[in-house]
Amino acid sequence: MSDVKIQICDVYKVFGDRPERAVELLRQGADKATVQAQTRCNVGLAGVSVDIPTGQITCIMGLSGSGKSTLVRHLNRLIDPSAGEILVDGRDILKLSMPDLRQLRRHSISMVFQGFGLLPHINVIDNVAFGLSVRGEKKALARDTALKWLDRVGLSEYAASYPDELSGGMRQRVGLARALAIDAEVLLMDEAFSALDPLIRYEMQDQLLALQQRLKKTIVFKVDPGIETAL
Ligand SMILES: Nc1ncnc2c1ncn2[C@@H]1O[C@H](COP(=O)(O)OP(=O)(O)OP(=O)(O)O)[C@@H](O)[C@H]1O
Repeated sequence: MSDVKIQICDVYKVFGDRPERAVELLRQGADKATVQAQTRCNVGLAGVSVDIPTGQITCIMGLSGSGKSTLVRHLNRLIDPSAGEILVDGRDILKLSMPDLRQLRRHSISMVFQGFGLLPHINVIDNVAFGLSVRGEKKALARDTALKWLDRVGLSEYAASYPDELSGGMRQRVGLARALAIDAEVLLMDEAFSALDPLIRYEMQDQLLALQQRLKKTIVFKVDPGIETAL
């Protein structure tokens, strides 16, 4: 197994109509304000290169607006770069066909969002089983797997409840169980815990650390500025 799971190579992301010109200016050393003034483009990332190690938690930290979410969202191609390469297991994900990209999202990289992303009209166990059902697994098997993960996050007795019957912290644990149920090697966590109150956030962080030690997932965790983290 390689030591590096994801390589982010000289990635630029510019939002706006003239990304090529904006990247050219950035490569010449222009700053964000100059690029904005000359091209009306908003710079998200400029020349970022990072190796994400296999089987560890990598925290992305920085000031508000420094590009943390933009970076994390490149890793499953929710956002495509204006320039640069992203390799997962040595494979350039920008060159994936649509079926291969779907495969990557359903099997290799899962994501936990701040808003939990739970479907309100289906119960907790079916929310956790959702990703497995989407990729065609049999319902009974998907539910067995979902129950196992609900148990690991301490919520098996809430399997039949609906998301609006749970607290924010419990909903977030359901979101985590859903991401883990897919058994992807990479877990992206984009402000996953920032909506939680501090005590529950610490508890979730502890739980994530314990799970990671057992499961050895590669986790990329966006840390909110101003939020203390135990990770
Ligand atoms: N869809 C978009 N359109 C235009 N500009 C964007 C878009 N998404 C992000 N940006 C810009 O890219 C820059 C980086 O934003 P990003 O959300 O990645 O920062 P962040 O570090 O995650 O911030 P925060 O900690 O406040 O959430 C900011 O200047 C932002 O305005």
